[in-house]
Amino acid sequence: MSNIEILVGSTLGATEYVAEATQPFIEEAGFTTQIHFTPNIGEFDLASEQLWLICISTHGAGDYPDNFRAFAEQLSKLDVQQLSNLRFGLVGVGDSNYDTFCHAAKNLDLLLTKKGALRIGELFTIDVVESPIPEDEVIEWIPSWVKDLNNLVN
Ligand SMILES: Cc1cc2nc3c(=O)[nH]c(=O)nc-3n(C[C@H](O)[C@H](O)[C@H](O)COP(=O)(O)O)c2cc1C
Repeated sequence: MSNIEILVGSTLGATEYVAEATQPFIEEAGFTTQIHFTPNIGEFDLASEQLWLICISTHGAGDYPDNFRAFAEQLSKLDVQQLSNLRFGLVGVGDSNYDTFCHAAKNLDLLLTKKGALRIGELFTIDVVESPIPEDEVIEWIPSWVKDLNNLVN
């Protein structure tokens, strides 16, 4: 049985609800999940297959949320191809009033890809202007991501 590591990037808490809302859908499909509210590189065995779902908001002017900054720094210091065992899904939460809409998710996508990881499905962005309850949006999207995941794993 494969385990899905759910990583959260959140300053004010909204994205924690988004991440938690995905859990039942992933587990219903036969995966186990582990949620990381303050991810740290030491928690992951990068030499083995890794399946991550990252849910991350954007703060400052296109910056990573507080709890994710140190982790992003750790990721940026990895060698090229050090994430070649990683497949990841990515959900960005942001506010379209900012020119830097969901830039943390977009920058993370580039960073992980640069280190050899491959994304499962498209980057899914949630605009809190249009969707004041962002977990409602992720509940609509997650079944299609789980389908892509199943196609990859089985
Ligand atoms: C000070 C501040 C700066 C923000 N900057 C951005 C931004 O640059 N881009 C963006 O898309 N959203 C931005 N947002 C919107 C947040 O991403 C949005 O409120 C999100 O729901 C916060 O998620 P969280 O509660 O998980 O931290 C900002 C919000 C605040 C309070």
